[in-house]
Amino acid sequence: MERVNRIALIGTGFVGSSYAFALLNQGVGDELVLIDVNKEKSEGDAMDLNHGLAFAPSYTKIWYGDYSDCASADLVVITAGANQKPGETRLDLVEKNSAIFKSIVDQVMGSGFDGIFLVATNPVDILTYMTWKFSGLPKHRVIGSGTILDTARLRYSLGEYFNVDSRNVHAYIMGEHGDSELPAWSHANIGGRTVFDRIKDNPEKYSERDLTPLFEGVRDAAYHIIQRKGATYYGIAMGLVRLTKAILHNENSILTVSAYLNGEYDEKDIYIGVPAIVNRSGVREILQIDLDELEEAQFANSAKVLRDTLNPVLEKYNKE
Ligand SMILES: NC(=O)C1=CN([C@@H]2O[C@H](COP(=O)(O)OP(=O)(O)OC[C@H]3O[C@@H](n4cnc5c(N)ncnc54)[C@H](O)[C@@H]3O)[C@@H](O)[C@H]2O)C=CC1
Ligand SMILES: CC(=O)C(=O)O
Repeated sequence: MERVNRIALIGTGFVGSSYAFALLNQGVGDELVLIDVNKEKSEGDAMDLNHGLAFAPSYTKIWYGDYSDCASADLVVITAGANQKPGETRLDLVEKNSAIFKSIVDQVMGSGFDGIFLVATNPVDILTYMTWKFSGLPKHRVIGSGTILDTARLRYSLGEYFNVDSRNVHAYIMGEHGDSELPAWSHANIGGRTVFDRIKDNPEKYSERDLTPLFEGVRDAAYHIIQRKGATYYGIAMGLVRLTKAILHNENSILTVSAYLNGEYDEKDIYIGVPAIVNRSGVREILQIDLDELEEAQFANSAKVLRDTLNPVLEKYNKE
């Protein structure tokens, strides 16, 4: 008999319910259990999603449940917690959401869960680290969505600029999923030609000067969307489905996730956005690409920002 893949989703707000909808539409996962402190919301979502089953590419068993349902889950995806209000940074959410995570991760682990955690709640790099700490699971089985969304935004923006399908644009945003992130321009390419070559090919049309505002648009995208509609959710929901497929289907896909560094990029004991090979075991391998001098300095700065945010949180929970 084929193995049944169970996904437990904790937090069915904007991001969580969009993820559930995207899973159903793409036919990913055999079982999906929805858990939220607001039971009515997750119950309503389960009803609503089940009414779409007749139109889905494949059958998924969907119900609203509780933490005992995590016991046999392959993947627990956490999208619970506060989101940014206009003007707030992701790092501003750290205290509130760490407390929420302590309670959630303790309850998941209390069920006997022994699978993979995928974290999207912000600040995602810090909360992925805390999920690893609170759970005691091996580091490769705790993954953050990291810069998967920022990387998708960069690929979209470069695709628009060069008038090329964004799926043929290969470029990474690395570092914090937040204000200190960086574009790894030295590795950005379109069909094998670097972005700098593409610019040289057509200097009347393109200029290196355009790359800075293009990156700033990517970095600040969440602020612009939140200003307009209060939250962002479709992009990350699809990114989480991409990650879910990479994990459950053992795809060995290269995606920019928040992974635990243990000496890679000269950083230790931190979760941060890097390209990594993701499969059924979680993070199989962190890819160490050669960054240029500026990128190295930007990455080190981003790691410092994260460490400075993480230290007081760790101190607080180490005391408890
Ligand atoms: N990593 C990324 O790229 C992105 C991350 N996010 C983050 O995702 C998180 C969720 O955002 P939204 O869905 O917009 O927020 P939301 O407010 O719509 O949903 C949050 C949900 O969490 C639930 N919740 C709160 N405390 C809980 C607890 N103790 N146990 C179980 N459920 C609990 C709430 O009832 C609510 O349904 C935020 O931190 C946001 O910043 C959002 C977009 C992109
Ligand atoms: C909210 C958030 O983290 C984003 O859209 O990037």
